[in-house]
Amino acid sequence: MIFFLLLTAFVLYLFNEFYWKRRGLPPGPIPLPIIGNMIELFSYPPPTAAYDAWTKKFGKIYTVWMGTDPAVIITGYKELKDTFVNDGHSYLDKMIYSKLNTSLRGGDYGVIDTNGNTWKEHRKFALHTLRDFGMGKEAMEASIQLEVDKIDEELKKVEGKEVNIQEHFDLAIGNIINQFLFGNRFKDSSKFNELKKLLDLFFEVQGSLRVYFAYTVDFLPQWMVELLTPDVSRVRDGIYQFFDEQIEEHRQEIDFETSDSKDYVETFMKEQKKREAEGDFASFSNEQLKNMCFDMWVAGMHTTTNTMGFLTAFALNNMDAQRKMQKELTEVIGDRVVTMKDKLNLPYTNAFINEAQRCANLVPMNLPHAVTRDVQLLGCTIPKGTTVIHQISSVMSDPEIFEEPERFVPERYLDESGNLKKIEELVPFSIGKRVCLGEGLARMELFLFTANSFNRYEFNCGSNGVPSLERTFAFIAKAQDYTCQVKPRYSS
Ligand code: HEM
Repeated sequence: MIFFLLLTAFVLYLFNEFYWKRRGLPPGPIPLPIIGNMIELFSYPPPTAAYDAWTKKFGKIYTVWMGTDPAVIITGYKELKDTFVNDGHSYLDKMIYSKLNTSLRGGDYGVIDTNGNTWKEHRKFALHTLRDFGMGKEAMEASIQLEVDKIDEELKKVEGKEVNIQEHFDLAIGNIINQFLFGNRFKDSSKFNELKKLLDLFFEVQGSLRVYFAYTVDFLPQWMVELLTPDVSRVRDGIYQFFDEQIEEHRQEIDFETSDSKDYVETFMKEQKKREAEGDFASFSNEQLKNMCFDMWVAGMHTTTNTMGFLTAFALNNMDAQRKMQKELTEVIGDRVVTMKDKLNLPYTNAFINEAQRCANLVPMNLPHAVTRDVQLLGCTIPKGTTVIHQISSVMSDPEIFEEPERFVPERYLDESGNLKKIEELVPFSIGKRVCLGEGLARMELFLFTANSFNRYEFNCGSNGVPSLERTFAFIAKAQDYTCQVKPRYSS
């Protein structure tokens, strides 16, 4: 009798796992109990390979299971436009992993992992502040040009030796974010390296099965989640302590009488004071400020510097393309500094950057969203709150759009007359209402670093030969470590 009951329970369990819970959703790979399809998603090579195979099998929209929850994956450009753009409001929300927010952030704070008013108000505030500090304007350009010059100074010191160029971009891009948030550059690189290491760890564990398992399996209690993710607490303690120190210094020095602010933290504190005077103590809280600093660092640092690391690796793997870019730079610019005013006159350089962003394909999994209401997809009703992931990485490697997508071909973005042409499907900054908040700043950084570095230097392979283009496995892709030789192109 007991055997019969156990057998019936087991059969019912399997029936639920393999059929019942999947009914009414777009088809997809069969999930395992509890962990769903996460083994395929989190084993090497990074998930793009799993997504490509599933797209071939199930079409451009299908369901995978992240632990105990379904996620509808959308991989085609037309499908992404129909959903995330034309019905943007329904696809606006992020999937909030409350357990992660609790252990990392102390609650639902920041802009990346929030919805509703917190997200709306702070996205708008951050965008305004970025604009006030010159995103797309001269002030921000000056801050980037300063870093271009600092890289140049450092490269001159090591002339003739091999360099790890990614480390130079790391510090430069870290300085730009720090300047925007706290109004200063790093006095010495050791503090920066400490922070960078913590962020590296964060992305490494964010891309691991263990951490995803901890946050997505519903029935795990918070204490067990914390036990499974000690590295997340380490990141939190190290990075948030740095923010606390910077914020405290600002609190000591701030002059509330002046209307001008020198950085984001000061702008935030002035708004906080204004709100508190009106009786609103919640929306511009100290926790929110700390978490906004975290979001800017976490979203703005590795994305940009890893793109530069890949871009240089592509230039070393494609010397012809590097030389074409340098020919254009010599003809249009010569030995002077490249500024944003030159951007329109450098089609090949822009095309090179576009192709580097496409091939770097930096976020192999993008950030999971959730539908804000019941929506119809492939004749299925996807209930409000279900995870939806817009696979921009599949779009950028779609052979129907980008012929031979594995090849690095900047010419894709040039018309017959050599003018830059827009390819709508190039979407490294995502698509829809949550499109990257720092796109303007990132584009400016990529252009100024690329154009100036490749105009000033010829990049050649180091003693280990051509850099591998294999990605490291992390939430944000990174090129494998490599060194190269840099040779000045103009005599100074
Ligand atoms: C090459 C550089 C960059 C790339 C490829 C990139 C890419 C992305 C992507 C794919 C998203 C996800 C959008 C979505 O959920 O649909 C995103 C969001 C975001 N990015 Fe970037 N990003 C870059 C640089 C930056 C910079 C420099 C900053 C700020 C300093 C930044 C701040 C953000 C923020 C705050 C979000 C969340 C926006 C929201 O949820 O409303 N990013 N980015």
